[in-house]
Amino acid sequence: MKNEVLLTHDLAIGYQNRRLVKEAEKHGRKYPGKVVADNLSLDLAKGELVCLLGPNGSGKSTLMRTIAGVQKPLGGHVTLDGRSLERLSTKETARLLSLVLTDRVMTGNLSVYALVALGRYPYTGWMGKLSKDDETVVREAIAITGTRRFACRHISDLSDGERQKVMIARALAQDTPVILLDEPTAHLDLPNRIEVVRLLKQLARERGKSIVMSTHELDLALQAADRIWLMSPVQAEESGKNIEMISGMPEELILDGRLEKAFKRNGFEFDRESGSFRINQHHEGCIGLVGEGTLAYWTKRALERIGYKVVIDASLPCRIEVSEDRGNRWWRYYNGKSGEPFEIQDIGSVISCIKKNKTDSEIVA
Ligand SMILES: Nc1ncnc2c1ncn2[C@@H]1O[C@H](COP(=O)(O)OP(=O)(O)OP(=O)(O)O)[C@@H](O)[C@H]1O
Repeated sequence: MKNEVLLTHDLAIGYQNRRLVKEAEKHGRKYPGKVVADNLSLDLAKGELVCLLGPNGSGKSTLMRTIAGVQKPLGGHVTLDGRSLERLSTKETARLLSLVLTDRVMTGNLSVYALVALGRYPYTGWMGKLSKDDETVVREAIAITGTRRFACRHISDLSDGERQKVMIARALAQDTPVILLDEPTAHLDLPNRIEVVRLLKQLARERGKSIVMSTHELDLALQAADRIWLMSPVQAEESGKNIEMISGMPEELILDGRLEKAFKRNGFEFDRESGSFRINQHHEGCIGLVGEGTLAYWTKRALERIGYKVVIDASLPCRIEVSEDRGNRWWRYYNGKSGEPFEIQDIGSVISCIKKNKTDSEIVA
């Protein structure tokens, strides 16, 4: 039995339209309006970091808002710490769950400190006066998120990355067991994306926070998440619904092909070895590769980039053998015509040689 802090029971999410009640009844539909996803039975354990993935428009934000109670579910319900969300007051919900949105925050002229301090609102009186303990929590949230050096500045004077960390600090000041973040890495450069994800992982591990973050950063999600919630489009004729929710460990979803299926499109393919999508442009034919390690990996990447399908096969007449010894690198290129290989010592020349061989063959033909 896991220590679940959040559960959804047969949750249906979407956008109700009262004017469509009659039409829904006529067509035997359960809900009037747009159903984004239904039958969602999800769980989130204490100290777990879940990444919510799915293509554009699959319903990630709708799910986040519904779980946070900002948007009403079409059906089913959410329980937080064993209590039904619909029975909780706004203040009670705010003590259990915080929501971090990516949208630019309308903070007027607030300083970073004042904004983070707003996170304490579920605990303060109607005047919003902070106690000594509240101030300690605010300072701690600022320290953990590395935002102390700009704590006195105004929010409007911060970069997107800095502002994002301040919003996480505010959620920490709110001191809730569950934190939901809708695309917290959007607009950030790679070091900041990594820093935010590392911080979230640390909060889950060291402070037992249960975190759900939606993201389009497949690579980061696969590295960081304990579990993935995947909103995967399905053919309507398969089941009559558009989105299927799949939950599993990142490696499970890669190995059984479900991650690949969720994002499947013509023109690119999923590489299960690296866990990333590749542009599919195998218009130059097939080439063999023999060798291992980093050199073989980046040789493969270079060959794919110029349009070859690369197969690990030493018997192909057209192939490349790579080897590396104490910093010296060699490529042996067999062009499939002359038996003798070309000995090459840098990857740029390998690519030029392959392209020249291709052009020469076309001229002869
Ligand atoms: N107010 C609304 N009324 C009706 N439909 C809406 C409304 N807002 C969003 N939708 C629709 O709900 C579906 C899910 O949208 P949502 O924004 O939750 O997707 P998402 O996965 O977060 O997308 P993205 O990755 O692009 O941010 C989409 O088809 C969208 O067009």
